[in-house]
Amino acid sequence: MSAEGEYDCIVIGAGVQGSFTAYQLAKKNQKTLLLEQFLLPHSRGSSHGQTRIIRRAYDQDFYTNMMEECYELWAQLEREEGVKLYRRTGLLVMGPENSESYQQFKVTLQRNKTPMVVLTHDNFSQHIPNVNLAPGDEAFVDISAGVLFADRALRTVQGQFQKSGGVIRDNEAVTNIKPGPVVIVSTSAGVYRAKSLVITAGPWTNKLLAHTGLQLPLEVVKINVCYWKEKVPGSYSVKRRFPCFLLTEGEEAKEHIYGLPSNEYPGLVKICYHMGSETDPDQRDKQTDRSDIEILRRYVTRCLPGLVPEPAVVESCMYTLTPDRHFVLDCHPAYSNIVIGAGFSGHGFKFGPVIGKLLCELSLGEMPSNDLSPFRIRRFHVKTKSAL
Ligand SMILES: Cc1cc2nc3c(=O)[nH]c(=O)nc-3n(C[C@H](O)[C@H](O)[C@H](O)COP(=O)(O)OP(=O)(O)OC[C@H]3O[C@@H](n4cnc5c(N)ncnc54)[C@H](O)[C@@H]3O)c2cc1C
Ligand SMILES: O=C(O)[C@@H]1CCCC=N1
Repeated sequence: MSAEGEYDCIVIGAGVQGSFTAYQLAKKNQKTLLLEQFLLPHSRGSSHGQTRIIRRAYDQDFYTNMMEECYELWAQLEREEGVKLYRRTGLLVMGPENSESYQQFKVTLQRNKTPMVVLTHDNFSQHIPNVNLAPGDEAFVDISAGVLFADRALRTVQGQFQKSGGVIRDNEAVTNIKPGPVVIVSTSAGVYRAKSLVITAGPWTNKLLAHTGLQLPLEVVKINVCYWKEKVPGSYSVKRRFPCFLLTEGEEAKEHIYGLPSNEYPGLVKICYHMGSETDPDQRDKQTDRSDIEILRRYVTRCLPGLVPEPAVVESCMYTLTPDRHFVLDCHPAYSNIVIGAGFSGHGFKFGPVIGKLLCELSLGEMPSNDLSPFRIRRFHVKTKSAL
């Protein structure tokens, strides 16, 4: 017998953004269904893995400002569940002193009076051993930054959603969406109806939006998630207070290089390049480009002399990029009861609690409690065609 049901809201995609949105909706007593194509937990989207960076250091005020509430909401979730989701490590930000991008990070933090310590070439190695600061580079530390325990966070928020009365149906792919005052969602197992729909499908967003006559300018890229072995075990570890780090750009790299202290895999430091090669999310294992690993190998050799310059473990993940790297948080241009959260461009995890709150507000037709102008669809000038 096929599954059927009527809901106030259906959320498609149980990654970090869909899970937080569903949780917020259920807390507001909305009868909510969260649909996920894979059996949970899974590692085929963008939200898996043990760790993510949380930071206030950004080159735009609106992200730094949003982080105030994010830190509070992460702490609230920790208290509600009695679980540890965040560990403070600080974030070391490095970049050429004459680079606009690096200076933007620094002045944004200064302007927002965010706790930070500026390091000089003279005191750098005393504070940060085992890292070579390139000649001409500057550095500062965003003190409140740290590591989020990503898989644990996802489990926690999905559990809270269920405790609040929400329903998760995993291993159930959405196959069709029929827009209207009551949205009809068909899946591999049944048909559901709801007053509103939230699409948080990560790299699959455009595949789902095709059913609604809309395509967004999203590019999906595969990221090689590399772990590098410490020559002396523990020398870059969270226990020795080694920080997360971000190089805005460098000799080898046009995009950021970022890393997290060794923690989840003892003796291994996670370091990634903030760009990858285009992929179809259903074919990501066929994308075998390793040019990002080459860039990282050269960087590790030059700047992290305590690591073996060959990745010991390579996992994979995907980014869904917008042209300006800002998120999409908006209602569908043709159907106001379809809400879209997409294009998190490789930096959305830390914002999960606030994004969930904002997408919930949009789906209830409430005034969003943050300024959404940087995240609106109209900035792309997309065309829609009727899906009816
Ligand atoms: C290597 C890497 C490192 C990162 N580091 C950081 C970091 O340090 N800090 C940070 O803040 N962010 C970071 N990010 C970014 C962050 O992880 C993502 O922005 C975030 O996970 C995106 O979540 P999402 O819910 O939009 O997408 P996803 O996690 O991909 O969730 C979408 C879900 O929708 C489901 N779905 C899709 N289609 C269907 C369908 N038809 N039917 C049912 N379900 C469907 C998918 O299976 C998936 O589970 C990183 C990302 C990567 C890849
Ligand atoms: O969002 C983050 O903090 C990480 C590190 C910088 C680049 C993207 N993701």
